[in-house]
Amino acid sequence: MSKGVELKNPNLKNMSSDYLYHLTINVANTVDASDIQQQFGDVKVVCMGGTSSRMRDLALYLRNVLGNSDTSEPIDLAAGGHRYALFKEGPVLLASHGVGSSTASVVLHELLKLLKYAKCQDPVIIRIGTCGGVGVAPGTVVVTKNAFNGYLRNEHEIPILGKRVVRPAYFPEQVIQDILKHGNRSEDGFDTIIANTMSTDCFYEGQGRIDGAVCEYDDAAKLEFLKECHKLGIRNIEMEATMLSSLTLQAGVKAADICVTIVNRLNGDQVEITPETKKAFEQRPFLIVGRYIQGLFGK
Ligand SMILES: O=P(O)(O)O[C@@H]1C[C@H](O)[C@@H](CO)O1
Ligand SMILES: O=c1cc[nH]c(=O)[nH]1
Repeated sequence: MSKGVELKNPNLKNMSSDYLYHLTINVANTVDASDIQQQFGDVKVVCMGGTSSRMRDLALYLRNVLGNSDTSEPIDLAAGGHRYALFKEGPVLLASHGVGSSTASVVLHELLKLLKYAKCQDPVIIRIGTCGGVGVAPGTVVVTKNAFNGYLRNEHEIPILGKRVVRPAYFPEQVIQDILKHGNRSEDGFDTIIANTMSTDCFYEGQGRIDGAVCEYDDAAKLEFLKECHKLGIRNIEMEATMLSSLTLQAGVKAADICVTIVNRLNGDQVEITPETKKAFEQRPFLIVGRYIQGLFGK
């Protein structure tokens, strides 16, 4: 049975209106948000990714998948906020989130509230990103199972009211399997795997790179750390998985994180693939998620 989004925030019911500031969406009447329901009530899937251009490309890609013949430029519904991009393609909402958990969590809070006010039924949120690989060939697509933080703990740690709050960080098995079954076709030419992900707050030192502006360890220490990651079943490193998994678990909304590796960190730190190859790699999660979405809507 499908269900709406019930958020764990008792304060929301005392708010007669709610301005989703970064999305520039005003929910003028939270009790009767029929305008919001009319515009967003059909949303079943929310795709998120770092950049607005990737989300625009994905919107156009999904247009085909959904059998929509529209050729107009996707409209950025959050353009007025100058922070994030928000597109809607039929029952799919697409939002950019910037780099890292702090920027991604801001837009995720607002998206979750939007799903609630719009009375969306049983939505799923999917991050479609890039990442560093740990012992896998560049171009491999990784669907995250457990998300580890930079302390190599399978949890999301966040300071709230001056206290350290620790929350679980994993993605629901059923969603992982539903996505994975659309990967590894003989024609794909790349592997799609399920693995654990390390999610850090820093691209450089936090991910054990030795090429940042500051570095107080050597290559041997870096490799030891990456091998420890590998032993924990970590095959990719990005910057949002712990936050995304923990916040969606708290909100009771299904989610997944599917990222393509653009460097094998056991071989180096620099991302050296050409922009063309990067663009081609970014299409790989599109393909898998496109098939998943096609499966959902039976087209
Ligand atoms: O979805 P993207 O490719 O933006 O995500 C990864 C993780 C960080 O946000 C960023 C670092 O370059 O790329
Ligand atoms: O190495 C990488 C590549 C992409 N994104 C990351 O966070 N790390």
